[in-house]
Amino acid sequence: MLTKTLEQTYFVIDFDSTFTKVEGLDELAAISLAGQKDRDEVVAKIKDMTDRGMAGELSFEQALQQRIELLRAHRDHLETLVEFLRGKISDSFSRNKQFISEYRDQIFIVSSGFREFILPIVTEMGVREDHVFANTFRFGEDGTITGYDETNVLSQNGGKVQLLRQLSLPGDVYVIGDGYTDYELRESGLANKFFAFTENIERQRVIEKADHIVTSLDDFLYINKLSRSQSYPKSRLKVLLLENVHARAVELFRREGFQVELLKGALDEDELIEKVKDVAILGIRSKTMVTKRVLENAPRLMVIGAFCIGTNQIDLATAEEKGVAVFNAPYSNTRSVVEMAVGEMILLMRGIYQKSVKMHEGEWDKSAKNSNEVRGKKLGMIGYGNIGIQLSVVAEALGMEVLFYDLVEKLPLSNARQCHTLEELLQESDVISLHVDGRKSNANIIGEKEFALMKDGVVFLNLSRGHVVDVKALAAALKSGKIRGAAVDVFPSEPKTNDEAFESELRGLPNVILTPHIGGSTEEAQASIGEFVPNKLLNYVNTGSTFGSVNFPEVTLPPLHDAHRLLHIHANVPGVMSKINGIFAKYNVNITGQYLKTSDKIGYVITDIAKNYSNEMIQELRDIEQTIKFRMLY
Ligand SMILES: NC(=O)C1=CN([C@@H]2O[C@H](COP(=O)(O)OP(=O)(O)OC[C@H]3O[C@@H](n4cnc5c(N)ncnc54)[C@H](O)[C@@H]3O)[C@@H](O)[C@H]2O)C=CC1
Ligand SMILES: O=C(O)C(=O)COP(=O)(O)O
Repeated sequence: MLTKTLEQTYFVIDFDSTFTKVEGLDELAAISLAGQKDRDEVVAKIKDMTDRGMAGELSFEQALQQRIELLRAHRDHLETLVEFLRGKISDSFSRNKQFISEYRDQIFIVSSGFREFILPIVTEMGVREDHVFANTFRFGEDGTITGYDETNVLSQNGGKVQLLRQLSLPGDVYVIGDGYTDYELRESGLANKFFAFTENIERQRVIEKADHIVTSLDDFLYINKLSRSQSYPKSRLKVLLLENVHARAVELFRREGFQVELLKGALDEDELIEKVKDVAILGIRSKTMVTKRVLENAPRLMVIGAFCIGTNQIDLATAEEKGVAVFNAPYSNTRSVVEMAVGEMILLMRGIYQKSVKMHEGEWDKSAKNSNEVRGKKLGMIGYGNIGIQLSVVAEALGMEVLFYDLVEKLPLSNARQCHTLEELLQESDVISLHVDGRKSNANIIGEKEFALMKDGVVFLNLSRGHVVDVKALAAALKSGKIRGAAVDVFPSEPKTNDEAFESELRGLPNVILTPHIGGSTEEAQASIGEFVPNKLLNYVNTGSTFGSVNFPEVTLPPLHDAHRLLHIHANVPGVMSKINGIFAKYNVNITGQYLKTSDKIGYVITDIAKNYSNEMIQELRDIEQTIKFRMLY
C-alpha cells in the first residue's frame, strides 16, 4: 500500500476557512443581521476585521471584541449557523473523512472561532470532542450573545501558541491552517511544520511563511504519504480551458477540486506549448490547433475535451500514441447549426439579406425578381451525418426535396435520396449545403470545377469547415452571378479572438451572409456542451472509462469497490500483457477485475487489485518498456 502512518505526529487543524469554506463569525453576522437595514454594511465591516485579523494586520483580541459587539446575535442564530456550516465543510475534508477517523487520536482542532458552532461540525466528521479547542460565547438572560469567555487563552493575542504550549503534545506537530495565527505556532517552535491551506482562501502573508502550501487536504495527505481518497490530489492537477467555454464547465472542474484556468480566446502553437507544459486536462473549441508539437510538449496531459463537434483541430493519432484520450460533444450543437442553415437558405432565396443592407443605405427595392420560396426546391447536402440528417428532416417539413451525397452508404430518412456521385448532387440542387467533417482530405472539395457544375443561381451554404471550400473560386462564382447568394460561417483562417480583424475575399460581396463561426454558438448548445464534455472527461479521470472517446479504445468500467484501480496505457506490441500479469503474479497480487481493449497503436489495460500491494510492484509496472502512461485510482 502506498500509505504510511505518522505515529508520533499530531495534526493541529484550524476551523474557519480551513475545515469549513467560510468564516463562522462572518456567517453568524449575516444570519443575525438578516432583515436589518445596515446588514450589508455591518457584515462587510466584520468581514474586513476578520480578514485583517487573519492576515496578521490587526490585533486578534481587538478584532474579536469589536466583531462580537457588531454581531447582535442570539443563541437561536447559532442553530441556523450550524445547519449552514454543515453544507460548507471544505470539499477535501468531506472527501477524507476516513483520514479523520483513522487519526482521531492525533487530530486537534485549535480555533479562535467558537466552540458552539465548531463542535457539532467537527465531531460529526469524526473529531474527538476533547480534542476541540475554541472560544465560548457569553449569553445574556434573553439568550443574546453579549461577549465571550475572556479567561480562555484562545481569546487573547497569541492564544493558539499558549494553548499548544499547555497541550504539550509528545511528538511532532503539523499545523494546517489559512491564518497568520496558525503560522505563529510554527514560529514559536511548538510546531514542526506549517502547511498553509489554500483551498478556500490564499493569504499572501501566510503563504510566504509556510513550510508547504497545500491546496487541499488531499494535497496534505499526498505530501505526507498518508491514506487518502484520491491517489493523486486533483488540486495538484491543472485544467486549462480555452475559447471561452461555458461557465458550467469551470464550475464542474472546480467542484472536483482541480485548479482551473479559463481563457477567452484560442492560443497559437507557441503560446499553447508554453501553457500546456503542466496541464492535465485541456479544453478547447474549434479554433485551437493541438498539433504534434503541442502534444510533445505536454508531458502531464491526460485528456483533451473538444467543446464542440469537430476534432480535426487535434492531431488525434499523436494524442493516442502519447496516451492522451480525446472526447467531444457530438450532438450538443447539431440543432443550432441546422436552425441557422434553414434560416439562411430562406433569407438567401428571397434576397432578404441584400435588400436589408440596401434599406439601411436608404434604397427601397420592392420587387419579386429572383425571390423564391424554398418549398418544392431541391436541397443538396454534402455530408449526411448528424447535422445533415437533422437538416434533411426540417427541410422536408418546409416542403423541400432532399438529396445528399456522403462518402459512405447511409440510410436515407423519409424521402431523402442518396446521390451516387458528387457531380449528380451539384447538377441537380437549388440549394447546396456543406456538412462534411474537417478531415484533411476534405480540403477544397468544392472549387472552380464544382461551382461550374452547379445550376445557375444556386444558393450555397458552408457551415462545416473553412478549408473545405476554395474561397477564391467561391468569390469568383458569386461575382459572376453563378451563385445568387451564399452563407459562410467558417473560414480557412479565422481570428483567434474577437479582438483580431477578419480578412477574406468574401468581404464586401453582395448577398453573402458572413458570420463569425457561430453555427454552434447558442446559449442552449453551449450550456449543453459545458455539461456534457466535462462529465465525459471527469468520467475518464475518475473511473478510466473511455466511452465516447474519439481516439481511444472504448472501455466502460464498473465503479471501484474496495480495490485500487491501475490504468496502464502501453504501445500495442506482443508480450506487454504477459509482462503486466507476470508482475502481478510475482507479487502475488489479488486481482478483482481486469479489462483490456486495444487499437492498432495502443493497449489500454485496467486492473482492479486488492489494496495490500507494494510500491515496488507499482514501480515495476511503470518501468515496463512499452508503458506510455500509468495512473492509479483509489
Ligand atoms: N459552424 C459551426 O459552428 C459548426 C460546424 N460543425 C461542422 O460540421 C461538421 C459535421 O457535423 P456532424 O454532422 O455532426 O458530423 P458527422 O461526423 O456526423 O457527419 C459528417 C458526415 O460527412 C461525411 N463526409 C465526410 N467527408 C465527406 C466528403 N468529402 N464527401 C461527402 N461526405 C463526406 C461523413 O461520412 C459523415 O457522414 C463537423 O465535423 C464540424 O466540422 C459542427 C458544429 C458547429
Ligand atoms: O462544433 C463544431 O465543430 C464547431 O465548429 C463549433 O465550433 P465552436 O465551438 O463554435 O468553436
